[in-house]
Amino acid sequence: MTDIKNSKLTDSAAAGAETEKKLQASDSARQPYVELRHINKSFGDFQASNDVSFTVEKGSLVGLLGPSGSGKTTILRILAGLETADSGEIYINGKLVNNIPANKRGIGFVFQSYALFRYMTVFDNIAFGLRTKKVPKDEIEEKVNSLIDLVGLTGLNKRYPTQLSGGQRQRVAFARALATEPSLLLLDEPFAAIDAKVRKELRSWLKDLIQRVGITSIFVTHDQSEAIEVADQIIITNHGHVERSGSPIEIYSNPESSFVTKFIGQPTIIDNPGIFKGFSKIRETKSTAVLRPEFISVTKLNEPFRYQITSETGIVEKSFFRGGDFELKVRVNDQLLTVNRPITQERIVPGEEVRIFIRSLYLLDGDKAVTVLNDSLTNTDSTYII
Ligand SMILES: Nc1ncnc2c1ncn2[C@@H]1O[C@H](COP(=O)(O)OP(=O)(O)OP(=O)(O)O)[C@@H](O)[C@H]1O
Repeated sequence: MTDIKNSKLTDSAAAGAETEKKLQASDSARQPYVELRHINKSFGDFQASNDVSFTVEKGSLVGLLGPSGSGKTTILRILAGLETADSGEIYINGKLVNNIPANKRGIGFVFQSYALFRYMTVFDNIAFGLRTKKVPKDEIEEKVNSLIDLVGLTGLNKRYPTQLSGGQRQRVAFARALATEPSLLLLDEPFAAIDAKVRKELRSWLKDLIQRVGITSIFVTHDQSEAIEVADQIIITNHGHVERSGSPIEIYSNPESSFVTKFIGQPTIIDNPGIFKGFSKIRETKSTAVLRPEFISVTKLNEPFRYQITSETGIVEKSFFRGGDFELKVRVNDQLLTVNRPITQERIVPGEEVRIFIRSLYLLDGDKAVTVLNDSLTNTDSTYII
């Protein structure tokens, strides 16, 4: 009897221990790989990092995005150990690294200007870190050759940096950063020195490469389309602090703060939005709103349109050909709005009177931004008083 009882107890204890183990495993899977807690950094009187806190999941690709001077590079340099924080903690893989020197943090770094050794071949550039670590020669040979293949530079082993294109040089820089198998890759404006077309190709190539290698990576950019296209998570910086963090879709479709609303997308800031048809419930004449081209439709006066009553007429002042569509600047109620007209539709030309329908806008209310729909699209009878 006792035996059976004991064995049952043992079984249930074992099951409990197993569940506990699983919970712990899932906890550690959820544990952030990188964590910054309340980081502050000043240069003289200037506070470049102001109470910066964020976490990064293992294996994710994070974009630090913000205007020039907002403190992106400072955060990256503090993480890398190239700069010391005045206060706050930096954790990598659960370990406090504040006092660990840069070369012991297991971090790979890619700079915007490639920073390749000019008098070394592609092979030697990539092998550099491994030779410093005294890795055996045949191991270096094997590893560097496989990295050269990985970054798509097969056959270019003996070329010097001056014999490569900008995109190829940056691929060498990635391979060199990956050679020592860092656990974290930091990239400072990695595409900035590369021309537009190659930059786009290199972006998707890098995203794919990082996913394949599975390395946690953080890159700095001031180019929102780069962050939106490449990152799993975007961290927006403003005046040295973190303004917002989230997935590209979350941030784009729900910017939440006034700053992010005015920063993301292609914003047109308008005053007194209550004068626009469909928005008369916005009472406060001193209010400000943000419009994006995708919130506005433009039609020729002779084209049928459903929401005539809540549409405006405006005069087209400028038209810019953008490839797939035309970007039009249309004067409505004395304000200049930006709208897009697909190339597949009948042309609208400067000087033409057009119909404009604003489907929604972001109304700025102090630090916050709220979405307001055109009356035609809502049945609610709410009044927006700010
Ligand atoms: N070593 C330094 N000494 C003094 N001021 C510095 C130093 N490094 C950075 N700063 C200042 O800190 C602020 C933030 O700089 P940081 O390079 O982090 O911004 P950023 O967002 O990366 O800008 P950018 O996009 O222009 O590179 C800037 O005003 C800069 O002048």
